Amino acid sequence: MRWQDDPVLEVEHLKMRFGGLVAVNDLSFSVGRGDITALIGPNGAGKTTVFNCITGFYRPSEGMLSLRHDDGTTLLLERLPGHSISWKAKVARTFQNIRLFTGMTVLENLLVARHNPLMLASGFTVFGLLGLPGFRDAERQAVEQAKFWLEKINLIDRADDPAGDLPYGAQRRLEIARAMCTDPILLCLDEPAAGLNPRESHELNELLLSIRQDHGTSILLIEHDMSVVMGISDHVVVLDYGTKIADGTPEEVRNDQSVIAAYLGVEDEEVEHVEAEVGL
Ligand SMILES: Nc1ncnc2c1ncn2[C@@H]1O[C@H](COP(=O)(O)OP(=O)(O)OP(=O)(O)O)[C@@H](O)[C@H]1O
Repeated sequence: MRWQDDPVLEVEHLKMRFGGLVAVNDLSFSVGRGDITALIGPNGAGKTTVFNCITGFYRPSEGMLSLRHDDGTTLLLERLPGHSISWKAKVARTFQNIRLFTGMTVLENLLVARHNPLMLASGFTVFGLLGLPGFRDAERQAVEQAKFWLEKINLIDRADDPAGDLPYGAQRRLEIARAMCTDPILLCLDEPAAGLNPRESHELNELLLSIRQDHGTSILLIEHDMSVVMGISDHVVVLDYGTKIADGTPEEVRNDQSVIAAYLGVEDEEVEHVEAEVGL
């Protein structure tokens, strides 16, 4: 199990309080390097709160979030300022609701992701922006990388169109491509399949599998679509009321009675339907 032998992220005793509400309580789990890990659970279980802690939007009330780079460097995410999480720790994310720059072109949306390396190459001066060869190289690389991702998500023909004109499923893919343009070691996706039709959902699975296989990027995703979760995950972590109720392979989790009862959280008469949905 890679999540035990070679974790890229270890979440230890994470707690997040909002006033009197404990949204996440003493949560520990690991994300294996190169794995696709799904974080699932009923509405309000605390999944997005966990993401917000990992990606620096919230500072946890308690707990440790250790990110291990390939070279052995370990960064404690809970101690990093939010803006360093993408740039220094190399953790990228997408959101439940699409957050593209809809008035900018599809290509520009990807170039924005290279803002930090471009500014570094400019030496943070206007003269750098205008003339430094290092900046021109960085700019060329940014465009090449953007084109690579546009080919990969089948949007190269729409490169100059406003991102807001794309169909919904294409916008979702563009968001993932934008996150990949930051060269993350950990990609966090908050409900990437939400609102997708079955064909788009299948395309998403293919894209995520190829990101893992071709780029070795570790993926942590929150997802309600069980065809995505069970179809592509190596590891599934289940939350209920802010605590972990199951953690294992998709097969282990889908046969876990506490998951069926608590996660699915359905009336008895609905169990059969939901079991069919998760392939039981
Ligand atoms: N900023 C906040 N302030 C107060 N309470 C919050 C805040 N963020 C989340 N919560 C509460 O924390 C609990 C967990 O919410 P969270 O959004 O993490 O759940 P979730 O599992 O992602 O749910 P969903 O599947 O519906 O997106 C909920 O009770 C929610 O109302």
